[in-house]
Amino acid sequence: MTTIALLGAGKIGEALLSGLLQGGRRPEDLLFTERHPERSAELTKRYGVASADVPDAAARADVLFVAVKPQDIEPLLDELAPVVAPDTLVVSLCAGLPTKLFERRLAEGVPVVRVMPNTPMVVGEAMSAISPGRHAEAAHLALVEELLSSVGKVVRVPESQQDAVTALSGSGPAYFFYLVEAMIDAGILLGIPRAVAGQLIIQSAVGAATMLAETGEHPVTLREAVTSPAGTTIMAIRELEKHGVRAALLAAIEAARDRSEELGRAHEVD
Ligand SMILES: NC(=O)C1=CN([C@@H]2O[C@H](COP(=O)(O)OP(=O)(O)OC[C@H]3O[C@@H](n4cnc5c(N)ncnc54)[C@H](OP(=O)(O)O)[C@@H]3O)[C@@H](O)[C@H]2O)C=CC1
Ligand SMILES: O=C(O)[C@@H]1CCC=N1
Repeated sequence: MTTIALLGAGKIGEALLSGLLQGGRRPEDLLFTERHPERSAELTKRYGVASADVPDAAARADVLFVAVKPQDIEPLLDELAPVVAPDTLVVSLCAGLPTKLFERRLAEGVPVVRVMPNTPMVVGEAMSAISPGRHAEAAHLALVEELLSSVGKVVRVPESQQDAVTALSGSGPAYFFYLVEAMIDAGILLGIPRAVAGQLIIQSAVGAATMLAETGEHPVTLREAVTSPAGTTIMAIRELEKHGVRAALLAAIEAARDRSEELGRAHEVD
């Protein structure tokens, strides 16, 4: 059985841990590293998975998922460099960081796969995009695809698209949560109790997402079906257009892409 270690058990590391367990991985085949003892004890209690230090994790695991903030990568690479064997698969979940950074800092030939997942992993609905580094072979990519398929959907993209993917689906759930939050506030404005407004909006979001996923219809077609002539929806759409919501989304996602590129440049390798 493949042993998997999560280096960094914060939000995305825990989401992956929980998702892999829900997807059928055994607790004894998983490990995590965590620098706060209380958090470590809490995770072991919650998931039945043991913690390890970095050298121990590197020695025991076949696959190392790197889930620390991009800003924390350098000290971790210093720790990993002497202990990662060339047959260990390193999978980076870090926004912005190129596979070249890992390849340059780790032993020659270590296979590296760059992944951009997202937090819906906790409910088995992640969207993960994966890209091979220079030494990652088809079998490595297939293994990463298999592992991540147990926590959601997976697409393969060229690494040159990973900063854009990060802005779209990596950060994407936050945009939907933001929208839901604003729509619930609108319910409050209109005098609907918060709990009821939450129920109305969340189920509308679930229904709309399910229609998008299951009908295969274009979002424009689905929106047009809601938009009656001289009805209520078109009045709302006019306000959204007037306030530049579409342009705001384009600019927001472009800014996120730029930030991902900037995080990578902070560790420029060429
Ligand atoms: N959150 C998200 O939606 C997504 C995040 N990502 C990527 O995942 C990575 C993690 O993000 P996220 O989970 O949000 O961040 P968090 O800060 O929640 O988690 C990172 C964890 O790593 C720990 N850590 C840092 N350095 C080390 C180390 N050397 N050894 C062990 N643990 C360490 C941190 O500890 P401490 O608390 O002490 O700092 C923290 O617990 C990032 O690179 C991010 O770009 C990718 C897709 C989506
Ligand atoms: O905000 C971030 O940097 C991370 C990467 C994608 C989602 N969260």
